[in-house]
Amino acid sequence: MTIDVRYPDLEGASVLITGGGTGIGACLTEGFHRQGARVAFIDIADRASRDLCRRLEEETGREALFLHADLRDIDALKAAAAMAEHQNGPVDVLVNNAALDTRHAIEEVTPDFWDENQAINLRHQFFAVQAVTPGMKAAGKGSIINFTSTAFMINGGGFPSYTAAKGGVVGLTKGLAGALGPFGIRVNAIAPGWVLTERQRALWVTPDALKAHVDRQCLKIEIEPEDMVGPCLFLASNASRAMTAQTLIVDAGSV
Ligand SMILES: NC(=O)C1=CN([C@@H]2O[C@H](COP(=O)(O)OP(=O)(O)OC[C@H]3O[C@@H](n4cnc5c(N)ncnc54)[C@H](O)[C@@H]3O)[C@@H](O)[C@H]2O)C=CC1
Ligand SMILES: O=C1OC[C@@H](O)[C@H](O)[C@H]1O
Repeated sequence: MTIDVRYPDLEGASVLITGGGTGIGACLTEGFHRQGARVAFIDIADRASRDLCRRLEEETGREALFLHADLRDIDALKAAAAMAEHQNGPVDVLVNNAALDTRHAIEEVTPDFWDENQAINLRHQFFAVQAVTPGMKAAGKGSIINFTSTAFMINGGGFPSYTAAKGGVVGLTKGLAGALGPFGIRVNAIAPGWVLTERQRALWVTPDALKAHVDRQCLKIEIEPEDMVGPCLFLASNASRAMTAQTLIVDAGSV
């Protein structure tokens, strides 16, 4: 699927994406790269991330910057953000995309599991914002996009720590929008429905589960990771300059 849209203000913009090496994140990396943005992305999936960089360079003649860092390690996250700014200039657009949606039964959850799960699904989003806001404040502008999920809106029962974190992302988004709006920085969220990445297809997509999900959607389509790119570019660009503190639901109409 090609994203046939152009936002001229994104050309040359410094964009930092977490979890940009696979899944939805890889489509976002490619989408911003093809707008002419200077993209850096943080991931732990080394091979896939390098393959993505190589393919983009072959196809466009320009490089995207892969930074290996485990987002549960806040010092590593901050070092990666500093490297992105050193290489590409102060971050104009931050996309907090990385997450881990492993299923867990209530009785299996330990305090350590809970903390780890929050660390990869919520905590790093705040600290990535903390890392890039000095540059955004100095520039008097910036756009931050946090990935939440409709899973908590439809009472998804298979991963309570994940849904708690994703509900938290909406609260975080609104609180940050209030704090950063006076500095010209916008903060919005995207809530995808069920997006059929390779990982989803390998782990959880069965004909019955897919049919049940598509049946509840207004649009009878299978949502692809590329479907997240247009909404994310829109929130990043000046096209949405009067929007902040909002959650854009991209779920083919199921909540
Ligand atoms: N795929 C779906 O159906 C849905 C996804 N979402 C949200 O969309 C976003 C992207 O989702 P997917 O592409 O499906 O996720 P994914 O699990 O396929 O990819 C996440 C990326 O983050 C990276 N990552 C994971 N842990 C990391 C860590 N500790 N440090 C650095 N990088 C790490 C992974 O290597 C991977 O590249 C997430 O925030 C997810 O919660 C929301 C609703 C539905
Ligand atoms: O947020 C989500 O919603 C749908 C789930 O199946 C998926 O694993 C998760 O990322």
